Amino acid sequence: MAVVADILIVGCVALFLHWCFDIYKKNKRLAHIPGPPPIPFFGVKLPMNSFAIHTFFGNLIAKYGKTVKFYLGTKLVVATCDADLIQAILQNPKHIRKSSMYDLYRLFLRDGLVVSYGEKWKARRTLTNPTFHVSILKEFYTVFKEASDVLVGKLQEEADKGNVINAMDFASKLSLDTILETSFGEKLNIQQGSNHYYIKATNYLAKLLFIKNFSLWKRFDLPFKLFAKEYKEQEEALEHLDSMAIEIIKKKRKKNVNSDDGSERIRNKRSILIDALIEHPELSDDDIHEEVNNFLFAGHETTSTTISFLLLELAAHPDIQEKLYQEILYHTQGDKKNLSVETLQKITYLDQVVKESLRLRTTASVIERKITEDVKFGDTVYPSGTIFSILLYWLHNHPSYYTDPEKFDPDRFIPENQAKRHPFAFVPFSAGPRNCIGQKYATLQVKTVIARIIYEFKLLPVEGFKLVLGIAGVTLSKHGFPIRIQKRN
Ligand code: HEM
Repeated sequence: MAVVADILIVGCVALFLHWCFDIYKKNKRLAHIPGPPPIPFFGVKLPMNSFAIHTFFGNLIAKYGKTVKFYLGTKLVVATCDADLIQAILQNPKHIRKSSMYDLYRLFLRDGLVVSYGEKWKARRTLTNPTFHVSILKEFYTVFKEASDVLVGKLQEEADKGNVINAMDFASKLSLDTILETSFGEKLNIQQGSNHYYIKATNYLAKLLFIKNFSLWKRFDLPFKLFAKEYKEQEEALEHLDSMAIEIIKKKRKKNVNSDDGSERIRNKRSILIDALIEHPELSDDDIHEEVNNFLFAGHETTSTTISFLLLELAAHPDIQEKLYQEILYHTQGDKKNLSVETLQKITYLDQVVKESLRLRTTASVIERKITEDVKFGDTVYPSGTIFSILLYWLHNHPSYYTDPEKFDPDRFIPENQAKRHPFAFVPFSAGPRNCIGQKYATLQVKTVIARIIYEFKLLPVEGFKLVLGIAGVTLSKHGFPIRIQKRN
């Protein structure tokens, strides 16, 4: 017994010394970067849920400044909201590798576009990029407009009943309907039904995976499978996601085989992404499956979150809402039939409002990169292997880039004000080679939906609502997105 105890004590001491030496080596070069002193084995006191994670990053920046170092175990993390450093990382084509945080997403994103790197990422990016080209957006606009009309009908029912609605319940279904129809040629009319299983599954997984990232043991497959109470739910959610992708591919293949002479594809621009994937000679069904998962995931929660936060802000700012309404009226000459891609482009205040919401309530709060070679920045050399947590939310809300950052003020985005700002002080879609492939698509969708809603309804705030933010892939609102709507006369 005594021998076992001795072995255990020696083991623990050895582990502790190894941990100390590892941290010492890493700390040596970055001694001047501030951060919380490392706690043995843990590195940092881990936030326990999506909302604590948001507070955790906020506190770090408030206490230590724009660039902070901390340790996850012995993993060195540099969290930054410094526009210069962010520019140096994002713009450099050498730093396209995502961190191990994204490994957790591999459960369903597998090795698809969002998480892959190197030659595979390049090939997939080259293949899918043209399917989001501006020339195709016009065709997509028809889908956004039809989906917005359905949404307006649904909101009308709620307005008639005088209900408080959670904007996300509506935005989420609309976004899923649009990505399914524009990229995969699938018209599922999700807006017409109750909460779809796919939406429930992605919401669940996004939260779970962020928690796993900050847990010392849940991130490892075996202990998670054996001991975590969430394992069963995770597997069920994954099955739901997979069944959607399998169905899309099956239907598409069937359509192609059934087409007139067997070779002619049923092709229209609304299924351009799935066509590009299916027609690629080197992609297997598994390859296509992973990309379907990637685009459904990346193109659904992001836009619905953006729309929901924007509706919340407009409800809270009646003066801004009224100004936007007047601009929409002016450019459409009071006839909603005149809403078109060209008209939306002319409504500059709409552009400012969308940008200001993306700044204040940044949809992707944190993105990460792992550098695979030393990075020299100023007098500092960040060692290869460092994980950069790029704090987009805190960048967009930092007083050195935005005075009175908590204020919702679309005038920050008039051209004169934009020109004065650091070029990397506003990067809600990231920037550089791994920027968002769907940026223009998402912007047009958000503008179409917002213009349609504001044309028809007045948005009102809900008394007593308190915004508490969290992070689970996208930015979360703990108490939802409650608003009231009134039909305009
Ligand atoms: C307002 C909505 C959106 C926001 C704020 C947004 C934001 C972002 C950000 C910040 C990234 C970089 C992620 C990282 O480096 O970890 C990204 C990547 C990506 N986004 Fe979006 N996104 C939006 C909508 C969309 C849509 C609608 C699609 C597809 C239809 C899409 C597809 C992608 C893909 C595939 C990537 C990975 C690109 C690559 O790594 O090469 N996104 N997005």
